[in-house]
Amino acid sequence: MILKIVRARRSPTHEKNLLKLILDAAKSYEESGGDQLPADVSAEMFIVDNCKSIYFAGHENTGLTASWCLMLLAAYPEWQARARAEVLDVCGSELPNDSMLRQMKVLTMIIHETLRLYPPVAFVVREALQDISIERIEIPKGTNIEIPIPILHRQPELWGQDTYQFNPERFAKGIAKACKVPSAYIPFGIGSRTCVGQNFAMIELKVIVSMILSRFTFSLSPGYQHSPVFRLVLEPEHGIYLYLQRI
Ligand code: HEM
Repeated sequence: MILKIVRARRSPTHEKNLLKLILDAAKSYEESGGDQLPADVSAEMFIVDNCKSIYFAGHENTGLTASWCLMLLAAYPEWQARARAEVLDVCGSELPNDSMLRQMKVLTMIIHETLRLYPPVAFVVREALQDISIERIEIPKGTNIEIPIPILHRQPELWGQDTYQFNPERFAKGIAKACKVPSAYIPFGIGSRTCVGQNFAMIELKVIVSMILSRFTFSLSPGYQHSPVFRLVLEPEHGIYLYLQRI
């Protein structure tokens, strides 16, 4: 299916989008005689793999974060009311635009706190390229190191005694002031391979949640069972059921 779309787009075009960037990169690999890619990776494989990565990384994580965020706002009506007041104040009856999204401070705090408690990507994975020693732990070359994000995000020594509570207020002065070691807040990873879609994801989340807030009040259905489970991503085992009421 991906290749069908790709072939249709291969004709020269002035379109500027992500697929075009991937196609241009594949073309430049082909033109360089293929020596920029490993021998067993064809240009077509490069295109399909990149499309799959973007689709998976871009769809599931943002959808899950929006779901956890709505669950938390349903469970904490005072924060739901505060976020709605901000959205109505900033947007009125208009759809949110770029400048409005930047003014949504309370919603940003709520999304940061959602990503602290329920980061959809549960591990950042790195491979040791050489023998290394951290404190007194010897890590041989080739070892996979998995950094468990939810555990880092809940350490009382880093976040304080209220670490298990939903408290967006901790982000009122930004990420740097929320955590004793700000680099321990890593819902989008860390370093040179940090998430390429993080700014886009924050925009998507603010648009989705603000539009729902401006149209509906919502509460948790009595059928909701809280059971976060790790299945490649951190998801609600039994789904999230909400009662929505049009405003
Ligand atoms: C709430 C939403 C999202 C979360 C929590 C998230 C989280 C992450 C994390 C933790 C990583 C690994 C970073 C590392 O190893 O240091 C990652 C990588 C990546 N993400 Fe996201 N992501 C989200 C949304 C998106 C979106 C919307 C896109 C694209 C449209 C995207 C594209 C990618 C790609 C391509 C990588 C691999 C980057 C690389 O290896 O160089 N992500 N993401």
